[in-house]
Order: sequence, then structure tokens, then C-alpha cells
Amino acid sequence: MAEQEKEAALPKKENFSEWYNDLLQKGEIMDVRYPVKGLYVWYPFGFNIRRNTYNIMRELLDKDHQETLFPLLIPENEFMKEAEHIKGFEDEVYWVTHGGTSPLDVKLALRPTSETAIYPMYKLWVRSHADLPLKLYQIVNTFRYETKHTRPLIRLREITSFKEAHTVHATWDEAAAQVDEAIRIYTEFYRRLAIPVLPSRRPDWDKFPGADYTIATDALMPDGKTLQVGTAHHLGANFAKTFDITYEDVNGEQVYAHQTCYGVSERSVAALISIHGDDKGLVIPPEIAPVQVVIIPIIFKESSDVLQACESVKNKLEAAGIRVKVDASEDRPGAKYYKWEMKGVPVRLELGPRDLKNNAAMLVRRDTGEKRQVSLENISDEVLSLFGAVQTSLYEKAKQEVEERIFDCSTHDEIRQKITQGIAKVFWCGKKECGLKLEDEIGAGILGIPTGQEPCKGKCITCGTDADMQVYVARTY
Ligand SMILES: Nc1ncnc2c1ncn2[C@@H]1O[C@H](COS(=O)(=O)NC(=O)[C@@H](N)CS)[C@@H](O)[C@H]1O
Ligand SMILES: [Zn+2]
Repeated sequence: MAEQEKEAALPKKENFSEWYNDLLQKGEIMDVRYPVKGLYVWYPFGFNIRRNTYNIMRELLDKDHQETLFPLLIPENEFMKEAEHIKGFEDEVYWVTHGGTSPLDVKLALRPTSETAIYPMYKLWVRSHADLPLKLYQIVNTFRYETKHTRPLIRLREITSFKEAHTVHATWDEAAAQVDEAIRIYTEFYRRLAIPVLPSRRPDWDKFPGADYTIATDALMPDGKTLQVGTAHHLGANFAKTFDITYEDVNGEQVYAHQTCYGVSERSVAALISIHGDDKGLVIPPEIAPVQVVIIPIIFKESSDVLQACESVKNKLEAAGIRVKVDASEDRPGAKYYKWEMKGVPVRLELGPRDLKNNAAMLVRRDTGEKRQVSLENISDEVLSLFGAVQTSLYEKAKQEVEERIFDCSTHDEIRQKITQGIAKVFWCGKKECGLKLEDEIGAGILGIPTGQEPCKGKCITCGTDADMQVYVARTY
């Protein structure tokens, strides 16, 4: 990568938008200079974070899903089969109309999501109840001609890391259970990234096109807006009827299957950068950090024994499976601290001649800045247990920040005021006109009905009749 040119300092995190955009560059996550709007380029360091992040997703899914890969191009006749789905995507889909200079007889959609690529094949693959449940996923790029403000990692026109799972079940209830399982998997996936998420059922007017209902997981970003970081949809038999996906049940009857689909994108990386980062730059949870420990030799005149000691500590840590780097470059130690703090390396070890004598090092924790002398005796165990402590501390800190920014509100003014900081919880009777009226009143959306909510009693904020649920209201990305 080009030398760290002397550039302006990273903006303070409280100027979240500028901080975020600048950090993508300074943290070598994504280069936004690609000459097509909404398309961005992963730096190798950022791509390494993406790889570690999606390895966790694969670990969780591979327990009872299988990964596969479907074509990118979808023929118009397939894409246009499911009416709701078309309505939801017709303004966003990119079309390929030519092969070379010859026009195609059937124009081809670039997948915005893959239902209409996969389900014609599911029709061929699903024959009997013995084939069910079928649980496949793929991690691909998808294309959506987003007309709202595009943003790297948050709203792209080429979604580079679209993990989409598509499952087929014998009954509506089994598909419903799978939607719950998908949300459980996402909640665990985000816990591993030290990100607390809020699962909620989207209001019907906000569900996925062609779905019976949608449950989403939202993360609360530092600017008080929520980011939809994962969604699970119960598709009922809607697509099965459109694509004729039936199976022979135990009585030899042909029965329509019931389906789900659930997706996560690189918004997962956007959320971890945004929630854990600070004024010095990235703070990366150890499990997904490309470099987990950086060793900085503190060299005076004589250097070989210090460098040797750094190398032996590196070998020791690597033997314990830790991703380590010794920065023996010509930079001053201070410049090195700045660089690796910007890149969010969880642990720094400073090793000088004095430390050699005591077989010790100065250990600096990136997330809290805490510095302490540690013995090099069992440095690997020390560092590994510290990783656990950092993970827990990042998660607890983020969880507390969310809990402090969910507010019970009973008036429109209160909601308007509180959603500048976070999420409002208001009573709603569940009637659509009340919900839409509320959204118009405050100029923000009903995020959803929190899943697993305790029964509660109150008055609908719009019509004043009895309400037994409180919904989240928030500004969203
Ligand atoms: N333009 C975009 N840029 C980045 N991420 C996006 C974009 N659009 C959607 N996402 C992410 O992708 C997830 C799944 O997208 S979705 O439309 O909600 N659902 C589907 O497409 C279903 N087929 C499940 S895979 C969303 O929850 C959101 O986190
Ligand atoms: Zn009402």
C-alpha cells in the first residue's frame, strides 16, 4: 500500500459520517474511487476482515446447511413470474441485453437476489418429502440499482458479500421454525462480532416482496440510526405456487412446499467498524482481526538482540494460532503505534532492551488503551485469555449503549426528540392506518414489533384504543 502520506487526522467519531468515510480509507477497508456509482473496491486488509467475518457465518450455517452457487444471470421470463416480487424489484434490477454486438433474444437480469434463479431448479430437485428440508446458501455478489444515497458497505449497487440462504420445507410451521432459527443464527453471528442486534417483525407494508412476513435484525449505529443487518422471510407457498415446487407426501399426494430465505451482506462489516471504532480508528474484535498482535521493537543503538527477541515472541504466538506481525520498519515507534491503532489491532507488544533483561514486554490493549508489563513466560496464554476479555468487553459496552438508547415514548414530540439519539418504543394497536399515520406524523418508520416481547397493555399512540404491543420506531439507513 502507498506510504502513509501525511494526511489530515481522522475526524472525531462524533462527526460520524465523515469519520466513517475517512476510516474506510485510513483503515484500508474499501477504496471508494472506482468509476461506477455504488461500486467499491476491497483493500486486501478489508477483504481479510470480510473473509474472517464470513468464515464465522459459514461455521454457523454449515452445521445444517450446504453451500452452493447459482448463476448470476436470470432470464426475464423467470424473473417476471412472481407478481409481488417483480413489483418490489422492477425499479432496482439491472438488465443485460446484448452478447457482444448481437441483441439477446431474452434479456437477462443481474440477480438482485436469487429466488428467481434458484426456484426453477428447486422445482427439478424437490420431488418427495424425503428431499425436505432442503437448506442451501450462497455467498455472491448481487446488483440493485439503488436510487437512494449509495454508501460503501451500507448501500451498494453491487452488493459484494450477499449471503443468501433459501430453504424448502414440508409445512408452513416448519418454515416458520426455520425463520426463527435464521434469526437465532444471525443473533449468534453478530454476537461473535460483538454486535448486539434487535430482532423485530417488520410491519406488513415493509416486508420482503413475495413474503408472508419478514423478521429483521437491526443494529443501532453511533448516529442513532438503525441499520438493517440481516433479514429472514417466510415465503409461505407463494413462490412454490409460482414455480410449481411440489413434493409427494407420505400419502402420495402432490403438495406445495413452504419456503424461507434469509440474507446478510457487508453491512455486517459496516456495523462492526461503526460500533467498535473510536477516534484513533478501527477497533476489531480479536476473532476477525487480520492482525491480532503487533510487536513493536524499541531499538536504540544496538538492535539485533531486540529484533531476535521479537521474532521468538512472534513464533511463540504463531504456534498458539495467533495472527502476529513484527513491525521492524524504519518508522519511529510513535508512528507505528498510530498506524496499527488505526488498523484496529487488538493487542500491541512493545519490546525494548530493558524488557529483554526481565523477559517481559509492555502490553497495550487497543479497545481500552490499558498498558501493563507482562512476562513473556506464557505470553500466548496471556494474549489468548485477553482476546476473550476484549470480546466480552466490546459486546457488553455495545449492548449497554443500545439499552441506554431505547426510549419508551407516549407523544409524537417525544418520539421526534428521542429518535435523534436512538429508538423509540410506542404502543400501537396494529391497525395499518394507525401505523402509517404515525409514520407520517414523525417522518420516521415503524422498524418492527420486537420478537419475544412480554405482553404489555397501553393505548395506541394514534387512535387511543387498547394496544397490547410496543413497536420500535427509528430513523434508518
Ligand atoms: N443495497 C444494499 N447494500 C448493502 N446491503 C444490502 C443492500 N440491500 C439489502 N442489503 C442487505 O441484504 C439483506 C437481505 O436483503 S433483503 O432484500 O432484505 N432480503 C433478500 O434479498 C432475501 N432474498 C433474503 S436473502 C438486508 O437485510 C440488508 O442487510
Ligand atoms: Zn390505533
